[in-house]
Amino acid sequence: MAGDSEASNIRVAVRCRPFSAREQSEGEAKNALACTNNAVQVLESTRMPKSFTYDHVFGCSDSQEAIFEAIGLHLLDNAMNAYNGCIFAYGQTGSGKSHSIMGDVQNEAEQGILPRACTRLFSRIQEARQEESGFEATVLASYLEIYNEKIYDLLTGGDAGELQVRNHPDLGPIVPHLTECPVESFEEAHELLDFGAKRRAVGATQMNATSSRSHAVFTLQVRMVTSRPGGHIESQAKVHFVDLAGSERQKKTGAAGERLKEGIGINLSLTTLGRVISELTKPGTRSVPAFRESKLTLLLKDALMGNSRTELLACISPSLFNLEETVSTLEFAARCKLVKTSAVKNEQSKTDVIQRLTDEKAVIEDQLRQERLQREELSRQLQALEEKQKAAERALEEKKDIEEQLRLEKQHEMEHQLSHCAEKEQLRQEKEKAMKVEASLTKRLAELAQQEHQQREEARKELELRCRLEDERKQQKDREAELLAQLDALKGIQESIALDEAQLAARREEQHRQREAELAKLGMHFVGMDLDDVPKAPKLVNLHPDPALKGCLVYSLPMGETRIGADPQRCRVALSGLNVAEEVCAVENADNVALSVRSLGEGLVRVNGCVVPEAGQSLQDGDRLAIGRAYIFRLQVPEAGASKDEATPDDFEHALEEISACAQINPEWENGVQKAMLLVKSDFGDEAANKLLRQAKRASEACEMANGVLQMMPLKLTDGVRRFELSILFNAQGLPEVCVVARRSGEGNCQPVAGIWEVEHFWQDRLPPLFDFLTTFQQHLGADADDAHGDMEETPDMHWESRVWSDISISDFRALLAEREELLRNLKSVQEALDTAQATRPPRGRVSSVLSGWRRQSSWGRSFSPAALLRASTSRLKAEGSPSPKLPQLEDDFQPPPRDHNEIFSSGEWSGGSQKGQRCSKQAKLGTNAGELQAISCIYLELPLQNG
Ligand SMILES: Nc1ncnc2c1ncn2[C@@H]1O[C@H](COP(=O)(O)OP(=O)(O)OP(=O)(O)O)[C@@H](O)[C@H]1O
Repeated sequence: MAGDSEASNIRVAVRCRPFSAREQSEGEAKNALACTNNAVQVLESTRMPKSFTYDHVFGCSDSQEAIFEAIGLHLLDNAMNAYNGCIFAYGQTGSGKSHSIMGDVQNEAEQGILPRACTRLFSRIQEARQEESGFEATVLASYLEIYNEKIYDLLTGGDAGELQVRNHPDLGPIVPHLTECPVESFEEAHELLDFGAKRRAVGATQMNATSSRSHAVFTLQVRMVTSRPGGHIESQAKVHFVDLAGSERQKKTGAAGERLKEGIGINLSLTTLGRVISELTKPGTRSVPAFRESKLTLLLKDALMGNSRTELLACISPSLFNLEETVSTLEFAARCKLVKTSAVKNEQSKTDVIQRLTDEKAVIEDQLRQERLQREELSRQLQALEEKQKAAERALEEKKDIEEQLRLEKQHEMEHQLSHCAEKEQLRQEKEKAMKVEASLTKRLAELAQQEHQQREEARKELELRCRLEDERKQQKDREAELLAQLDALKGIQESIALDEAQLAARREEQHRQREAELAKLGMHFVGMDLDDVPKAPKLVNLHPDPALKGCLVYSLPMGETRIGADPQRCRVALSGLNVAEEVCAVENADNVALSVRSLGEGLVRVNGCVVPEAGQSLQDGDRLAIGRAYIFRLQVPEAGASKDEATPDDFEHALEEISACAQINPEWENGVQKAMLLVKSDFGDEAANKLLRQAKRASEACEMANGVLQMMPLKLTDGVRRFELSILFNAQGLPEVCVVARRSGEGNCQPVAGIWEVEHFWQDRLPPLFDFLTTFQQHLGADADDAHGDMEETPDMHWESRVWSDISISDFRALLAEREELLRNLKSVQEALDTAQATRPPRGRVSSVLSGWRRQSSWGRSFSPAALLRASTSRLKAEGSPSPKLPQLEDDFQPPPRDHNEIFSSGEWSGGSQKGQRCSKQAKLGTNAGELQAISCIYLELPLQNG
């Protein structure tokens, strides 16, 4: 049985990375910290220096080996002693989390904690086997990713869909159906890490994401048997290696609250982790319900407050530039130090655990039987109610029939009386008969009326009962589903625990085959190649902004033609993502040195940033080949002789810059941008005009991407948005801002605006959710190809997603609101100044010349603020004590009658209402995210950009 629990604090280490080459070249290498072996001091000029102490502090010169020796080894010792462990790396993007956890697996000196732990684990097991007779150990590995609050298995092929976490009272959190791979050596573990990295890279590239937005958890399960006199001891331990998402987003989310409000759960896990840690540090905290609020905290529950010895590695940057994030990481780490977990030695025999699980299953099966009985009983009661209701309906119909009959009888009688040819006797008889019928009907009617009163009362009660029963049935269904899920999870663990050696070996082989098949499906294989030729063959190696995902995808190009595209039947290299057509291009390999690429007519293919010409072009070692809008590869030609330098960390940025430099603005907007540039050039000079051009290229690219997403979505899921367009707005100072505008469908100029974003805001905060949404949609499509569209609408947690398409979020509008308020305040003070001075001489000329000067200037948007001008004029007037009787038309300029923003946008006034080059002021009512309308004054003009 499990031993006694032993409370210990989370051990916290801090690692400060060296300055990056970019920081050094861009003058950001200003040190903000001083590290000793267990303290970090923040050298800050503006605030008091802060000092934090931890269990370990590593500086930028500490090696991967040193980190492993200090914290990784500890985990390993614990695991071999049957204690669960967890190490999680926390810190802002680029602070060195993946470097510390994973490092460079291929390069022994640069391997991180995880590969080192794997190597040591297998050598320890080997040693124990040799030293202790009867010692046996089995290791199982699993690898998952939490992205957008969804758990994905990284060791399985295809679209396996998301997984759930369940919490078992004894066994802790478990993830049913997560692939557990038996591993026997570091090489096998390496293969899994590599496969997982490929899956992450493919997923992240497809949805234009980076791993800094997801959490990766690699888990090693060690099952050991040790011989002791009088029997043997079975023990187990689980060790999690957690590479968390970049923590700076947590703060951003927390501050703006925008993403959370929208329900985009990218960092819900991190915010919840922060809350859970804070709760756990409060004295006397016993339960922390917040655990249940995110997948990450649910998964790491044991690591944070249960059966585990846990280490936190807080990664920080030395740069003054990142100081704010660094201090927040140091504070988080300091809080973690106060958290206690209670590790238990996991010594349970396999038979005991299996027996306990069997017992639990029996209990659940029994509960399920009860539930089913209850379900039947509830169905019976509901059916009885239905029948009762039908009877009441029948009675009501009968009553109606009788009333109708009575009415007809009366009508008939009157007709008879009126009839000229009626005979008296016959009439009397018929009347008598009719009276009898009438009497009986009236009696029945009275009965029914009496019943009706009772029935109404009963109907009310029945309705209540029905609601209650239906409620109960729903709860019962949920309970049943929960019990079934529990049963399923228990069966899964039991099966896994019960695996014997032969089964483990068979599983290992089968899983290996599946992974190979998955890689082959993606084109990462050597089929059709002589194995001796493999090292000589040119390769396409992926570039990625995330160092952890860069170089994971390697496609060999055998001699002859290699087609690249989305169709796995026709293309050797099968990619899926935006603007990747069925067949994008063909790479011709003549002799492993001379290579060329030609477009196959569909999709987008670029070499070193430029679109491949129709005739095709030759390729050189080191060239960057961009396929669609997501994939960028670097060509490696091993036989090329003097090979160019290996990829550098900034390769991806460089490739992006090339693409931007060669990018063309969509011809549709080109003329408009040219006009805007001329205007900007004359008003603000060349630099501003060039900046505008760069932004316009970015916006054009963003629009193409967003429109690519739109094309793949049914209109009913895009909140009516049909198109994203490039647009240039001028702010109150006449400065241009390149924006992306989302438009709903409409005729000609009347295409209502659904959203406006500054181009960078669109790139950073809007495109990623659009891709997330597309991924979710495609997953639904995969799950239910027949009715995916209908399905999406029905899924409740999809509702928020319609918001990603449209909101008016350009931040300058808020600034404008503030500016307008200031302006109005100034106007008021001008007015007051004028009123005060009214008693004396009215200096009409001066005031109106100031104001009309301002009007003239502001209408041309010169680079001064109207507010500043008004302030100046106010103080001058005050100083002079010069009054003016009124401010003619000035306020009118700013306050035309408020109108609905859609009307303004769709009337064409917004986009085309003013003459070329003129900047006008308008007041619009703009919908905010929450749907409320705010009146704000925009001195914005959107230039008509569309040609013609
Ligand atoms: N201690 C270190 N020594 C040398 N290089 C480092 C160190 N820490 C980080 N780096 C380098 O800095 C870059 C960013 O590091 P890394 O990818 O590990 O950051 P991260 O925190 O995992 O970022 P993300 O949250 O985006 O995944 C990498 O190129 C990495 O090699």
